Parts: sequence; structure tokens; C-alpha cells
Amino acid sequence: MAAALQTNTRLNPINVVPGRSLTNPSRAPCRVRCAAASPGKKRFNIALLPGDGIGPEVISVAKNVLQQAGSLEGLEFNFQEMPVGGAALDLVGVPLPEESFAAAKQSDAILLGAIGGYKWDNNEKHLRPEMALFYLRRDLKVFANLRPATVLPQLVDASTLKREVAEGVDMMIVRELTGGIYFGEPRGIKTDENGEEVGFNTEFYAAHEIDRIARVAFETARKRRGKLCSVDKANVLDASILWRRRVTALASEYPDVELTHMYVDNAAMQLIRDPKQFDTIVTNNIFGDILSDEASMITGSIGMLPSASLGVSGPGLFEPIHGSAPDIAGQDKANPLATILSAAMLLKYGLGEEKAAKRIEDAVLDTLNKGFRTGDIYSPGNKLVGCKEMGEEVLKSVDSKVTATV
Ligand SMILES: NC(=O)C1=CN([C@@H]2O[C@H](COP(=O)(O)OP(=O)(O)OC[C@H]3O[C@@H](n4cnc5c(N)ncnc54)[C@H](O)[C@@H]3O)[C@@H](O)[C@H]2O)C=CC1
Ligand SMILES: CC(C)CC(=O)C(=O)O
Ligand SMILES: [Mg+2]
Repeated sequence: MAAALQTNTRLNPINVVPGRSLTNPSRAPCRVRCAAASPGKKRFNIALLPGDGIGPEVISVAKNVLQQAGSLEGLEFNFQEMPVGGAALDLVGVPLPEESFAAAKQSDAILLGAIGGYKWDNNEKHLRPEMALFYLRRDLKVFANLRPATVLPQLVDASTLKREVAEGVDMMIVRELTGGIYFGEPRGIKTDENGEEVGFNTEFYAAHEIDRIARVAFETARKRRGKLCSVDKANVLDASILWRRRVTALASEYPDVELTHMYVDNAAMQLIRDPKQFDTIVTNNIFGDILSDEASMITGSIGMLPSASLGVSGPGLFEPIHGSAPDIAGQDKANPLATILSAAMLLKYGLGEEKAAKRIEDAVLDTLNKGFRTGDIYSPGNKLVGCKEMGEEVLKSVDSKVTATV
């Protein structure tokens, strides 16, 4: 249940609608499971997949914030924590155990930390932790990855760009998540006819895969500032030529959205030159992966950017855009705000609980207003805190908002 993408009655355009199911748009999230909740409470099952490196650190903090914000809005969560990635490899020898996938699939929403680490870097490909992420995305069919990148006024000085370039940036990157070169066949490493080793992957997109992500992007742009930039490499790649053709063909259905196209190399440059020109960006899997890491630094840190991965039905997958950061893992240095904000996206897009989501967003802003900063977003004059203390401060802010509004 509780996916965030919905078709209209013609089963045609896919809208980003918080907390609704494609197959039964009128159904409230979690109807069956809610029956067991305390009187006056709604109950949701949340799968927690902490993963590796800083994953468990940021998930433990975000879980507390999610629980508290939810409980203030009459929500009860039943958390089920399951191993994925390196943690699962160490426990049972596979990156995504069946039990972990089943728990995720049966949940109302999934909150994931991050996957991967030096320890498993030389594993054979099918035994690499990152495969868990790819299996989850593919088998949950969460093709639409929303990656908002907003420069908060409190963090303009943390941006690596000049104040006048960074200030006011507010964009949404809509990344296709279950196709393209990360999934395309054929791929592999083999020995060619000359006896030389060759490695190869395939950038592959079917028309329906392009159309469905383009519709999500048009709908997203329509609810924002009405500007959509489709990023491709149509001067070179056949898959991009088809991408551009399909996106262009859909534009007539969205006359209120201004569509432009940009080659990815130019887009990478324009993001640094003048990021405010972008409202909504739609792009393929690999370009979206790279451009969103780039966009994160405009906002101050990769530790700030959340994401929502959504399909037409089934639970959404919510995770920070960063990885497992093995260089700072176990040192209480990780910025948990990307994961906390992913929990807010879980409430909004996954469960349709916008009030609880707003509580979290407000609490994050309040905490930043009070000057608390992890090392990655620190600037002189602020208070340097670790991951745990940042989480505790956000929790206090969630609570204090309640006192203020009661
Ligand atoms: N979604 C996922 O689970 C992802 C997993 N990975 C995996 O993570 C591992 C490390 O990959 P990297 O390329 O180093 O990317 P990374 O995103 O883990 O780290 C890049 C840099 O950003 C810093 N950083 C990341 N998150 C931070 C946070 N919350 N607070 C403060 N600093 C933060 C790290 O310390 C590091 O210097 C690899 O095994 C990779 O495959 C990478 C990207 C996404
Ligand atoms: C394991 C990675 C390819 C995942 C990643 O970098 C991402 O999805 O942002
Ligand atoms: Mg990435």
C-alpha cells in the first residue's frame, strides 16, 4: 500500500500524490493494519534497513525522530529492523536475504540507511553489498526517485558556491531508478577474440520506461514553478535520442509546463554556474545519480539530501542520497539530517501524513536556527555537534513545537 504515484481514472498520467495507491487511489493507506491500532491511532509497519557504515548511526537517530513526530500526530509505528548489504553478507552470506526483502515488501514504507564498505569491495559482483540496493529498487519497482536539493537560508555559508549563486536554489531532480545502464543487458567482463579482457554495460531504455518517469516529472514541475529540464546525451547516445523524442512528445499534454533539454555535460557545468535556473530536472539513472551528488554540494553537504523512491503500488523506499561513508563510520561524525528528512518524505509521500512530515521539516529548520551543525555543514560561530547530539536536538525541536502549538 501507500505508494505515492497515482494514475488518473484513464490510467494515463501518473501524479505524485502523497499516500495513495495506483490500484486503488481512494484507499487510505494501511486500512487493514490500522484496525489493530490503539483507539484514535493509525498504525503503520515500517521496515528499517540500516545497512553499513554510517547507515546504522543515521537510522537510529531518524527512527526516534519519526516515532516522536508520528506519535504527536496520532500515528503508531511498528518498526521491523532487517539486515541488508554488508551486514547481511556477514550474517547470512547474501546481500539481500529473502526475509529482509519480504519485510520490506510487506511494510507500509521502508527507511534505508546506506550500503557498502571497504571490507566487501573485492567481493565478486553478485556478493557486493550494493547489489541489495539494486535488487530492492528493481523488485519493489520503485522507478521514480525524487531528490530535492534546496539551499536552506541557514546553510548558505556551508555551500561551496558563492552566496549569490547558492542563495535561493530550490530544485527537484527526478531520477529514473530501475532502468538504464545500471540494469541494462548485456553486461559483464569477458575475454575478446584477441585475448584481451573487456568490460561492458548497456544503456537501455524502453519507451514506456521513459514515458512513466517523464509523466512523474511533468506532474512534479506542474506543482512547482512549471519548468522542466530534461537532461540527456542525445548528441551521442541512442538511448538518449529516444529519451528526448519521448519526453518531447509528452509535452503537449502539459501546456502549463515549460520543457527544455540540456546535454548532461552542460548540465553539470550549469549546476555550478547558475543553479537557480533549474526548477525540476528529469534524467536517467546514471546521470541522476551523478548530478544529485553534485547538487548536494550546492546545498552545503551530501549529508543534507533526502530521497523518495516510488512506484505505482507497494511501499516506497526512503533513503539519504549519500553512501555508507566508511571514512567517518563509527565516529559519531555523520550528518543525520538527510535521513531525518527522508523520514519526512516517508511520512508525506509514503503514508500521506503531511502534518507529521511538516513537524520534522520544521524541527530540522529550528535546530539549524539554533546553530547546531555537524562537521560537514559547520561554519564559524555555530555549535559543532555529532550525529547523536544533532538527533537529540531535532527531537527537542519536535517536542517544543508541540508545546508551542498546544
Ligand atoms: N545508497 C547507498 O547505499 C549508497 C552506497 N554507496 C556506497 O557507499 C560506500 C562509500 O561510497 P562513497 O563514494 O565514499 O560515497 P559516500 O556518499 O558514502 O561518501 C562520500 C563523502 O561524503 C561524506 N559523507 C557522506 N555522507 C555523509 C553524511 N551523512 N555526513 C557527513 N559526511 C558524509 C563521506 O564521509 C565521504 O567523504 C561505497 O561502498 C559505495 O558503493 C554509495 C552511494 C550510495
Ligand atoms: C550503490 C550506488 C550506485 C547507489 C547510488 O550511488 C545512488 O543510488 O545514489
Ligand atoms: Mg549516488
